[in-house]
Amino acid sequence: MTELLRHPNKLRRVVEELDAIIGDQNIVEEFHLPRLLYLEAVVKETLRIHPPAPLLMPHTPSETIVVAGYTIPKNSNILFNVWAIQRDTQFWEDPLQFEPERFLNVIEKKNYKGNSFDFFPFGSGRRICVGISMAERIMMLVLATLLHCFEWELPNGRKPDVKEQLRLVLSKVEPLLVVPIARSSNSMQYQ
Ligand code: HEM
Repeated sequence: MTELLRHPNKLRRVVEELDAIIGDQNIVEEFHLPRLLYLEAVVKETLRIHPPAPLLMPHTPSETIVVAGYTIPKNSNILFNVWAIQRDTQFWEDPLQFEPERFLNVIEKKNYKGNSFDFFPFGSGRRICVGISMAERIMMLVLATLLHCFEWELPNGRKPDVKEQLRLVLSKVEPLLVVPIARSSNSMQYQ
């Protein structure tokens, strides 16, 4: 929401997509989600710049192993800095720029399965997040519903702020404060 409010042209594109696919007489339902490709790109771009688990979960090898010439002793604590990898200029052009369009042509390839090592917000391999399908649906459904039913304004000319605290879980320094304005002509949608 914060990134979209900072980028009104991207927000407009999401809302146009929602209006085209859902229309103003219906509520967002799960079966709509696979057709909301721009929204999917927005969610992916958000998870790229602001991965909720910036260091994934700690991993511990049960045996000493050698990976790419590096010896990793048994029982060491390994953290993957996915936050830094997903902002690395080696893999991403203008990595700090919120640009959902970068996912549009590679939406299948850049998935959540952890098979591309420049984008893996849910981890990778045997211990990959087991809640991916649920998380993906909930994020899409909540965001689509909020943006389809309401316009959002910042109170008193405030500016949306994306400053974040980098801990085990990434969180915003300032919570987002926004005012909803009903945009649907169908009052049934608000019951
Ligand atoms: C945006 C939402 C979520 C994100 C970004 C996320 C991210 C992650 C990450 C990065 C890991 C560690 C993977 C690794 O170390 O390679 C993980 C593990 C896990 N996640 Fe999630 N997760 C999310 C939502 C959920 C939900 C909704 C559930 C449950 C319904 C869930 C259940 C789990 C479980 C059980 C593990 C441990 C898996 C294991 O160790 O085998 N997660 N998640």
